[in-house]
Amino acid sequence: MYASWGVVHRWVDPVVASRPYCPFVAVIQPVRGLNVSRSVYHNAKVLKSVANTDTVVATDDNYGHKEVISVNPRLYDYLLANVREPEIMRELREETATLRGSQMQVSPDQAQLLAMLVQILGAQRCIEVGVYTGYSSLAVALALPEGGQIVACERDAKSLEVAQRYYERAGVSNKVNVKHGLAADTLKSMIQNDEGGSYDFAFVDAEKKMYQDYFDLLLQLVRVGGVIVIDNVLWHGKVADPLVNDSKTRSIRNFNKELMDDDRVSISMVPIGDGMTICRKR
Ligand SMILES: C[S@@+](CC[C@H](N)C(=O)[O-])C[C@H]1O[C@@H](n2cnc3c(N)ncnc32)[C@H](O)[C@@H]1O
Repeated sequence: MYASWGVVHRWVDPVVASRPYCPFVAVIQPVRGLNVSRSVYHNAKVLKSVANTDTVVATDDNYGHKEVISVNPRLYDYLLANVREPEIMRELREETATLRGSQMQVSPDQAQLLAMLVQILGAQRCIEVGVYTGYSSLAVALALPEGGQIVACERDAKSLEVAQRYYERAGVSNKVNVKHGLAADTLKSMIQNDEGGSYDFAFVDAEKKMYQDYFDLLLQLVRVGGVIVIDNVLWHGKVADPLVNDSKTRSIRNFNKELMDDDRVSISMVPIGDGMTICRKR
């Protein structure tokens, strides 16, 4: 009860950033109602005395004197040690770590959040845009009830081979409808196929410059009350750096700005992994 909602900051550590399961450092905040000891979270002064000083990044007026912390390697290890990653997902993550592009995979804590959202929603019909070797879609498929389904959109056939092998091994291939091709084309054909408003949950993790297009298409496919989660919304922290203006960063920055003003959805930007925004269709 002593922790407050905290303003959060992103902090990148080269050691952690080089880890296969942690392409980017997550950030956590103390949560109201969380059962944490007063001695640790009561105030920054105490916190500094028991934790690494680099965990506290701000406590000043700018942040309403909230306890603002970032995740350092020790804390992130602790967080990961508290993730319930199924064995089959650990194996997929470890195999993927040997492949090109493995840093694209969501982290175990992100995958667990996706699975949790699917369960909270009682989702039956899901979509993923950007499958790669299947780590996040496997998390969703494992969380789906019997009869549930995820449409998995991916343009790279080689990545899909790995994903399909793991769907088989996990016994969920009956729940995964793989769509090989450009995701926007797949989503458009689903809309033409009268599937609008029939999906509960979608996860977007593909071409960054296409985020607005994916979002607009998915908003047609998801029902009112359904959820769309967008990955990489903090884009390695670059979105907040005015000196960074490459095209991908500008795209994500613009997308975030549009989303802020989009009254078709309620939103929550969560500093987990590389940043995820959870959108609920109104
Ligand atoms: C960040 S990775 C996805 C990671 C995956 N969600 C996971 O956790 O393992 C992005 C994937 O999107 C795919 N992709 C990029 N543009 C695409 C497009 N236009 N249509 C379909 N797939 C696309 C890439 O081939 C890549 O495998």
